[in-house]
Amino acid sequence: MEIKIINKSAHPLPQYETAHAAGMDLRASISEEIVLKPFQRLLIPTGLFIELPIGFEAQIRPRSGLAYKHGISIVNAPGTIDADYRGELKVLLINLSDTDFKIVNGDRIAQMVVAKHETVIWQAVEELGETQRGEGGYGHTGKA
Ligand SMILES: O=c1ccn([C@H]2C[C@H](O)[C@@H](COP(=O)(O)OP(=O)(O)OP(=O)(O)O)O2)c(=O)[nH]1
Ligand SMILES: [Mg+2]
Repeated sequence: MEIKIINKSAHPLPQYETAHAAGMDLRASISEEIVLKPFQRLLIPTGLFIELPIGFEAQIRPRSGLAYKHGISIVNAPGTIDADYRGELKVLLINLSDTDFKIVNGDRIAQMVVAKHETVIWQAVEELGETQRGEGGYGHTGKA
């Protein structure tokens, strides 16, 4: 599927790293190196602007390698890119480690998954259909 994109970064377009990958890595597009201090959060620009088809969203997700090795995550994971958004894609990183984390221009800081979504029309009712689970949740199953 083709999706319109404007690339104002100095980097190649995001790409799938393997044949059947779901995510494309996003790179930081920054003029100076950034140091993310422990528990600091920062909105990192990517230099990318996209026009998703109606009925699609993009999700900005953490990279597991950065999370495992450096405690780098995304505050609002998964970030939601709406089909009608025309601004720059940005990544809200947070450093959950106890050491500084350095980001340089071009670093792969997150991954993006494009997905279909439904648009709901509510049908307001007084009662919902009965189920075996009912209102049970939060570890409800398996309890004596
Ligand atoms: O990680 C993110 C999350 C969002 N956005 C952009 C695209 C999205 O369409 C827009 C709004 O995001 P969201 O709905 O999550 O934020 P909000 O706090 O609800 O703001 P708004 O009132 O503008 O919807 O910001 C990003 O670039 N990166
Ligand atoms: Mg919103």
